Amino acid sequence: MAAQAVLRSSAPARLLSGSFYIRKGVLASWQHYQSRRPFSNEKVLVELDESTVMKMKNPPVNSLSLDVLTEFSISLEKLEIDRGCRGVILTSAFPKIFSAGLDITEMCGKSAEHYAAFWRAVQEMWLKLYGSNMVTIAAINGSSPAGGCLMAMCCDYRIMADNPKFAIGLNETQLGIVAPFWFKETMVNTVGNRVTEQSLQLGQMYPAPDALKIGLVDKLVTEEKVQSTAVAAMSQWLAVPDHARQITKSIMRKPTIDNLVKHREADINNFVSFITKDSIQKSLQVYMDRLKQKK
Ligand SMILES: CCCCCCCC/C=C\C/C=C/C(=O)SCCNC(=O)CCNC(=O)[C@H](O)C(C)(C)COP(=O)(O)OP(=O)(O)OC[C@H]1O[C@@H](n2cnc3c(N)ncnc32)[C@H](O)[C@@H]1OP(=O)(O)O
Repeated sequence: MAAQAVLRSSAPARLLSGSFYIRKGVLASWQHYQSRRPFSNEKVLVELDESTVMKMKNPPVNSLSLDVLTEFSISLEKLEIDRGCRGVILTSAFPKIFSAGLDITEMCGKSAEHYAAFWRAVQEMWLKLYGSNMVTIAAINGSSPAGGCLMAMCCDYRIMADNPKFAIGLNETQLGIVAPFWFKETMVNTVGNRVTEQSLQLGQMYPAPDALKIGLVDKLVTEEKVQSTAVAAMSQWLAVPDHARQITKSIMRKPTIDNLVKHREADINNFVSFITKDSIQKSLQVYMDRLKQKK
């Protein structure tokens, strides 16, 4: 129930409305006490050390299941209303994988109701992360296809491990599926229209050095330095006055966020009717079989 309540709230309220600050003020004291402690979630760890770090921990590859997405949105919401938290670093608890993207098993052989709930959770994660008032930095310590790339692109700054074996991109067409319009818009806002058009059609995954070249990530460092570099970048971003940075972020992102909010239900219906097609189910199954056979 709690999860559903959070999933129904909408992120733009955080980034765009003044009432957020009133709410922050009223709840500040107990929230400050509550949320300065690490959260002990199952699949999304929140560590409160030098910087606040959210670590995805869903073995083996941090696929984004309904559970993970729900836990992620709840954790981010908690940090969002915590006056003591102005920025968050998003990373993976596993070396070599940031996130394998949406959990394909959530999109295979399930009911229409399940698909609708799953897609709402994907949207909610995006609304909360893309619409966050906090400084968000992705410490990409491994590969990051599709939904993993989307999460990284939602952040304000991306640091990736400098290893050509790690790749990032929106590879949906390689699975026989289509990146929805708001994935596309997030990528356009990150790397521009031409690169997005080509990347999306080809379902292109970029090895880290190429991701840097096209601006999909902002900085490459050795694997060991990804997190410390993120902490250093966070101090730089936090040196800017919050109100000015937040309003600027809102000006940049509001049209994209509004577009999904306006078409949210239609987008869920589109997803359900797309994913329930026999041909799409077959494509996903073939892709999953191939993944399993590659060993
Ligand atoms: C008209 C318009 C309508 C619009 C409709 C919109 C529809 C849009 C729908 C959806 C958008 C989709 C977004 C996505 O994110 S789809 C997911 C895309 N992800 C991938 O393609 C990644 C696939 N995985 C990999 O490439 C690799 O696993 C890896 C590089 C992440 C890690 O490699 P490695 O360390 O070698 O691990 P394995 O490959 O051996 O994998 C281990 C284990 O994990 C399983 N697995 C991997 N990825 C996923 C996944 N995304 N979901 C579920 N399970 C996954 C893999 O099968 C192995 O399982 P095991 O054999 O049982 O151990």
